[in-house]
Parts: sequence; structure tokens; C-alpha cells
Amino acid sequence: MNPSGSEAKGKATNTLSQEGEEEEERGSLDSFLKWAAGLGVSDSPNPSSYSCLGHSLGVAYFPDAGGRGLAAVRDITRGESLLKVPKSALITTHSLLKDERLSTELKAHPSLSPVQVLTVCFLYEMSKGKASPWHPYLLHLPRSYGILAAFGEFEKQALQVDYAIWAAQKALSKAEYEWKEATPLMKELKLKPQFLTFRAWIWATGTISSRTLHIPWDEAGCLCPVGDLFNYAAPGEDLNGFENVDNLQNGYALDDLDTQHSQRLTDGAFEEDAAAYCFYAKTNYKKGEQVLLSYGTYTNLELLEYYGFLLEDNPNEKVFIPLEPDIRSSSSWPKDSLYIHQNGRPSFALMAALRVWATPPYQRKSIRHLAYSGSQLSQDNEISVMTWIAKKCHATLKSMPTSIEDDNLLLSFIDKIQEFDNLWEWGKAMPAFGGEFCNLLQATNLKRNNESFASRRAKMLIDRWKLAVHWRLIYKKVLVDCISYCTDIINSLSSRND
Ligand SMILES: C[S@@+](CC[C@H](N)C(=O)[O-])C[C@H]1O[C@@H](n2cnc3c(N)ncnc32)[C@H](O)[C@@H]1O
Repeated sequence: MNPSGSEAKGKATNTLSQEGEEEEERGSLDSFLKWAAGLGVSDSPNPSSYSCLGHSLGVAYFPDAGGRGLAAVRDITRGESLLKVPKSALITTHSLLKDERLSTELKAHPSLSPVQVLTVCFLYEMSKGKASPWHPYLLHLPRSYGILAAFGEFEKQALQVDYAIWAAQKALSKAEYEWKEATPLMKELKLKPQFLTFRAWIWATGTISSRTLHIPWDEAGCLCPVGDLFNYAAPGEDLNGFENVDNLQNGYALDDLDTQHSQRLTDGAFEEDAAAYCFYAKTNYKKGEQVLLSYGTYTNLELLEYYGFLLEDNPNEKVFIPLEPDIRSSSSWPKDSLYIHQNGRPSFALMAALRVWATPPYQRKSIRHLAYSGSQLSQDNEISVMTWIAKKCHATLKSMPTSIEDDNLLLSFIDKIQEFDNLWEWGKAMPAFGGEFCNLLQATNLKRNNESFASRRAKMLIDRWKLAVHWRLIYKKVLVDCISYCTDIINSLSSRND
């Protein structure tokens, strides 16, 4: 272990393409960790001025789980204190407003939201370059974000599902609106031209949304040097055991347990007594393992929106299928409670709403309380609900432009895409995706004679495309699992009549 704690060995692995980036970054990383130690950040009860890491944690690369992150440099026991970041080291709107010019100019723009203000302050510091007191921190921030607001038309359409496309459009419109509103202030502050662009704004908002931690005194949150190097693990995995076919049929489903398991969703919090952001181990870790933080419960679409990644197995995933308006009007369940869980099981509310809807209107009033308490109404009712869901999932899958097999193939091609020097060569290799390929060409705006995927812009676009394809693939897999689940229930109920 490097004494600075900037490099952890063990289970972390590197890819070849990352090595160059790492080499480039290592210099700034060591000085960043030393700078943070100077601010009192430490993973040890006996802080060192040389590096803030090395006692419990070290920076390492996990290509399949978040890229750069923090690894255990020794065996760690659940509940142990891992890292403390003093209040004075947190980057908040308040700390940034110590800059007099910023503070004065801001007074003339009272309508900007707290997050807009933090974004402007952040870009202002970026624009100051080495003159910013936060320069060592700003230098090591990742340069690209695949957040939903960054999705162009091509990536949006690649999501294939209306509500996801709509969410991407909404994120983009919101970002555009907020950027335009904040631009006069940024001009008055004389930010360098590259920090005035919409691209810079998207990057800054992506950085802020994916790295800020909650603090009680500012709703925009804080940037937390070193504390923001923890990658994410979804909370709630341990609850999967609660749900099985029996208790679902009796009406108990994961969403009802949310209040129980939300008691401790995060493993880091600001502690007034310590005047520091404090991080604790949520589980036991072996030396070399990645230490993860649960930022909160998010569906994959929300993870894409705020963090720019998604999880293949996300216990908090919610998949929505198109529902006829009279299903919603026949019950009072909120729209966002009517979904399918990651394991293919319909949510409690979706089952209750469909049980009522599948009952003749004149009987609904008398059975509603039973359905709302999660009970099956009758065998016939249950079979018709399960049949309806299975058919709906099937029709939804059929209406999508590509199948699960297509998407799996496409994902493996996207992984290999960098091996092709030439876009047209790649296009020939995968005629099955002709339409999507043409759209990619248009989106990258690359001409026949300028065919490389090597440009940073093309690479970022392909990363976002991959995220979109991955998202729709997970969506489809959940529908397939839901069909199997409904079919099993139908078969089991029907066999009772035999
Ligand atoms: C707070 S930062 C974590 C540190 C970050 N990896 C870095 O290099 O600075 C959050 C970002 O890390 C990445 N990330 C975190 N957890 C992840 C995971 N489980 N899978 C993929 N990416 C993840 C995403 O890009 C996310 O926006």
C-alpha cells in the first residue's frame, strides 16, 4: 500500500484504457489527498498531514462498479468509523460566497434557486483555475457525465419507452431553462467563455447532482472532498427475502416495507457534535474490497437522471406499463405506485387497482376495502388480473423496436466499438442495427471521410447510447419476468380446479 493511500491493491482491477488516465491523474490525486489532509479530512483517529487516506481506505479503480472509488486497505468491521470531513472542508454555497465579488453580484439575482446558485458559484471557481482555493479538488473531478439531461435526440430515442424519453426531455428542458436564467449572472461575473456554455452547465449540474451530500443548513447540499469518492450500492437488497409468492398474493409487497427499511438509508451524515461529515461502514469489508455508500433509494431512471449510471440488479427498480385511463380512475392509487418490481412482481397498488378494475362496476364499492387491504377477491378475479398483466407486458414487448436478444447483441457490439477504426466498417459488421446506426452517424455528425470514434464527443455519445440500450434491456427483462410470474400464478390457481 502506498503510504499516501492513493492506491489500493487487492480486488480492484484496471482496464488498459484506464491506465493512461490513471497515470495522468495520479500526480494530482496525491497532491489532492495531501491538500485534503491539510483541511483535516482523515480516515484515521490519528490524522497525518501527508495524506488523508491510508489507514482504512485508499483510492482504487473498479471498472465494473463505478470506476474510481474507495477500497478497504485493511479488513473493516461493520459500524466502524471510516472517514471524517470537517465542516470547514465542505464546499457549500456559503463557503463559496466568501468571495466578495460573487457575493455582491449574486444579490442582484434573488430569483435563482439554491441549486442554480451553487452551480454558478461552482463554475465561477472553475473559471478562476489555479486562483481558486478549491483548485486541487476541482482538478480531479471526472470530466464527463451521462446524466439524462445530457441525452441528445439519438440517445433519448434509444431509450424506446415513452416515459423514459419524456423524463429525458423534461431534464433537458429544465437544464436549458435554468442555464438561460443564470447566464446573465455568469456574464456579469465574467466567467471564461468555456464555462458559459450549455455543455459546461450540464457538466456542472451533473457534477453537483451526483456528488453533493445532504446538509441540514442548505438545501443545495455540499460537495465533500474525498467523501464524494465513495461509489454507490443500492440500499434494500436485504429486504428481498421478505417477498415471495405467498405474501404477494396476500397483499404484502416490498413497497409496504419502505418505511421500515428507510430508517437507515445512508451510511454517511453530517454530525453536529463532531462538526464533520462522518462516514461509517455499513457492512464488513475484506482488504481490497470496494467500500460503498448508499446515497438513497433510486430507480434506474432516477440513477440515470441524477448520477449517470444504472444497476443491472437494482432492488429499487420500478417498471411502468401503459395503463388504460379507466384503471386509474377506478381506484385512488397514485400513478407512481402502479408498477412492476425488478423481480417481475406487480406492486401492491397495481394489484389492488387491477383487482378492483376487473370487478363489475356495480360490485366495486362493496369489495374495494378488501382489494385495498391486499386480499385476493376471487380465483376468477385473480386469474383475469394476472392474464391482463401478462398480455399487457407481452404487447408492450412486441411494440418495442428491438428485442432482448437484439439489445444484448448491440451491447456487446458497443463494448467492442472502439476496436473499429472506421464507422462504416462497424456499420457493415452489424446490419441488424442499420436504423440505429444511421441515427448514430447523424448524431455524431461524422462524415464518411472523418469516421473515427476516437473523438471525445463521439466517445461520450456512445457511452450515453450504451446506458440507454442497457436501460431499455433491463425494462424488457422485467416485463419478461413479470409474464413468467403471472403465468405461474395462473397455472397454480387453475390447477386447484383440476
Ligand atoms: C459521488 S461520485 C463517486 C466517485 C466517482 N466514481 C469518481 O470517480 O469521482 C458518483 C459517481 O460515480 C459513479 N458511480 C457511483 N456508483 C456507481 C456504480 N455502482 N456503478 C456505476 N457508476 C457508479 C457515477 O458516475 C456517479 O455519478
